[in-house]
Amino acid sequence: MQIGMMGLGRMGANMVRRLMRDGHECVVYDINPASVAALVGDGALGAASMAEFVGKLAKPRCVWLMLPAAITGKIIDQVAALMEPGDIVIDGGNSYYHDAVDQAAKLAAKGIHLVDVGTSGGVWGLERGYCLMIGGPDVAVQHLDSVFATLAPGADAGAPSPDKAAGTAPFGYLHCGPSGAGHFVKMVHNGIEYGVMAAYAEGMNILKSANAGKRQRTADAETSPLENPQYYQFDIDLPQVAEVWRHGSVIGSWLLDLTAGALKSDPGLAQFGGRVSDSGEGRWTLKAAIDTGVPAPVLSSALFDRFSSQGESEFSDKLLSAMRYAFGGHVEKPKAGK
Ligand SMILES: O=C(CO)[C@H](O)[C@H](O)COP(=O)(O)O
Repeated sequence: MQIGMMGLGRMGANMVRRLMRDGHECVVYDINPASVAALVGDGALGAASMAEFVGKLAKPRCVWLMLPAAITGKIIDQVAALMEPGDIVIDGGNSYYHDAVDQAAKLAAKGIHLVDVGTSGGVWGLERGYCLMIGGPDVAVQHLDSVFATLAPGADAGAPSPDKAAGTAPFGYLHCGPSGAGHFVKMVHNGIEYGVMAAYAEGMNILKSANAGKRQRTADAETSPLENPQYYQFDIDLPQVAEVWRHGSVIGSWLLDLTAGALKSDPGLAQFGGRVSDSGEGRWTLKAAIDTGVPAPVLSSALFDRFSSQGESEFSDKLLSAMRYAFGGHVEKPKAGK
């Protein structure tokens, strides 16, 4: 079928390529003309303005947006102003689900459907496919089924193909509920992502310190005494451990695959400074947990750890030292070398 894609960054452009590879017709638009030109070179129909883009779409028009959350609402308003009842806007970015609920109500008043699609797959999606978490009215979601089927990974290679009548989840896409439900599920997915990532990172860091007893013989002995140095004499090969865990262990996952790849190519992770950014979904997940009174200690710890990595605990850490000094005259020890 025909689909319009606006926002041709790493995700949007590769989604267009995957759609065209499966025979869909794609009309594309981006504020960067070079991004449009690249996909026109691959067979898409390009547009130089939003009006031209919408004008090139057959009715009912289907416009898929892959934009940063901060500008998505504004662009939905602009594109919807050019659309008609029965048309469909699809938001595939990491937008806040509250915005999807509110936008859907606004568009519904004009007869336009909003379908929110949490899209996971990152830069690997072109080849692996994208896991799609979908919210929106049945009629619009059903209309887009062939697009979702193409973008999603599909049935596992080699496994017997599941019966679609029993649901689309085994194919990698799921209609989760009305508008907002897709972004809600994707938000929690990303909250979980923080926790899983933190678990691997913390575990690997403990393994990295398994030789701390050896370091005791050096300068650190005075600054951070280790009670039983004989138990910490292991030089663990982290890339190899990550690799072996990928084969048959309980904690195998795609994130572990990526972790193993990163450690293999750069065991000291020299290209990273360790300031871990966050784009909002972890914060929103915790807001939902607080609103609904659901405990989420792992996810909150992982989020707050990111804030610390961004330097946000520096003042509170200094204040802790100030209090220790004030009540007991305790002075800070120099940082232990690793
Ligand atoms: O949707 C994604 C993966 O599924 C995002 O790319 C990822 O979650 C990045 O988020 P953050 O910047 O908060 O780490």
